Formats: sequence, C-alpha cells, structure tokens
Amino acid sequence: MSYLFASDYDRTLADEKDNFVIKKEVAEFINNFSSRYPFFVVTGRERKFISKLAPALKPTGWVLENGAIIIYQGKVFTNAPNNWPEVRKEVLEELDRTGIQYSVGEVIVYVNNVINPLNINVKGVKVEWNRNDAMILPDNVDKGSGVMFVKSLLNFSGKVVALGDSQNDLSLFKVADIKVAVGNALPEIKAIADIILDKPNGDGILEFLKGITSGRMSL
Ligand SMILES: O=C(O)COP(=O)(O)O
Repeated sequence: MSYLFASDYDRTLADEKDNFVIKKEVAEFINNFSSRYPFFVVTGRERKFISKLAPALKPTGWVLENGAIIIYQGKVFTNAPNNWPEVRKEVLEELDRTGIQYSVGEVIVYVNNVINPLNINVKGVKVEWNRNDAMILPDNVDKGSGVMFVKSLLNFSGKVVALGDSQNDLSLFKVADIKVAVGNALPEIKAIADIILDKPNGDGILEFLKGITSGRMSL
C-alpha cells in the first residue's frame, strides 16, 4: 500500500508559542520523510508567509490558500474557477462597504480575528474558518478539493493520511483514509480522528512520523 501525507501547518506542524515558525528538527525530519513518502503541507497560509515561517521546509509539495494554490515540482496550479477575479471583486466591495479589514492572497481573501458575524452575500463564495480567522474562497475550494487536485496530479491511488487540528481541516479529513489529530486539536477534530497524538503541534507530528519510519507505528 502506498501512502500520501497531507499535513496542516498552523498548530499542527508549527506552534503558536513559536509565532508559527517551524522547529528546525521538524522541518528536517519532514524533508527526509518526503524522500520516502509524498508529503504535502496543506494550509490556509499564502506563499509569502510560508517562505518567512518555514524557509527550510522542503516537502514534496504544497497546497496553499486553503486548497486554492498547489505547488509541485516547481509548478504552480490554481484550483479556482476562471471567473474568480470578478467574483472576488464583489466580495472586496462588500467588505469595504462594511469596513472589515482583510488581506488578499493569490486567490484567498483573509479576515483575521473576526468578532462580528461575517455575512458575504456573493454567489459562488464560501467562508472557511480556522479558529477565529475567516478565509473567503470560491465555493468549490477547500483543503479537500486541494488534496483531490494533488491526487490526480500525481495519479495517486493509495491512501491519504491527513494530519490536522482545526475547523478548516474537516474537509481534509473528509478525503482522507487515515485521520490524525495533534494533541492540541479542537474537540470536533479529535472526535472524528482515527489516531489522536499525545503531544501537541510539531512534537506530536515528529513522534508520529518517527514511529512510521522506525516501524513502531503501522498504518
Ligand atoms: O489560517 C491560516 O492562515 C493557516 O492555518 P492552517 O495552516 O492551520 O491551515
């Protein structure tokens, strides 16, 4: 059986206490692990943040912007409909009217620390959450569709092992064969996980991956 690993980044590989900078030993282990198993980092983050937070991390590939941008073998793919620029313009106009601050990625519109309800009345749009942060995206884009994109890109028909902690990992878990929650995962993620790690964040992932390479852990 072949396995493809799909791991969230914030609070799964990197700890909030470290300002989401990945630990050196976690990055190095994943780099080596990626030569044995395809390992994709699947995150809400944009390219510009990842290159600051994890410059040494070299996985097999990336699914960024919560499923919208895929990077593999130096190529960048966009998993969004062709009319997204026009749709997104309407979203931004609506946010501007209500005075909500946001940042814009290649596809994603990101609203940090949402306090009031966020109602976006634009067709073809959905909101995904990571704790209190909102990610506004085309309605067919999430981490799950990003991983499906990767599976077809690689012509991969083995099992997907998903690693995550938070609401925006639910779609990732939906397309996974084996769901792994870090020790610090939200209760709703732990509730549907096949494996719950003892340790939080990158420490949990490191122990899990070491278990696999040493043969102590079988999938
Ligand atoms: O919310 C983000 O920007 C990133 O978060 P994630 O890596 O947990 O998806």
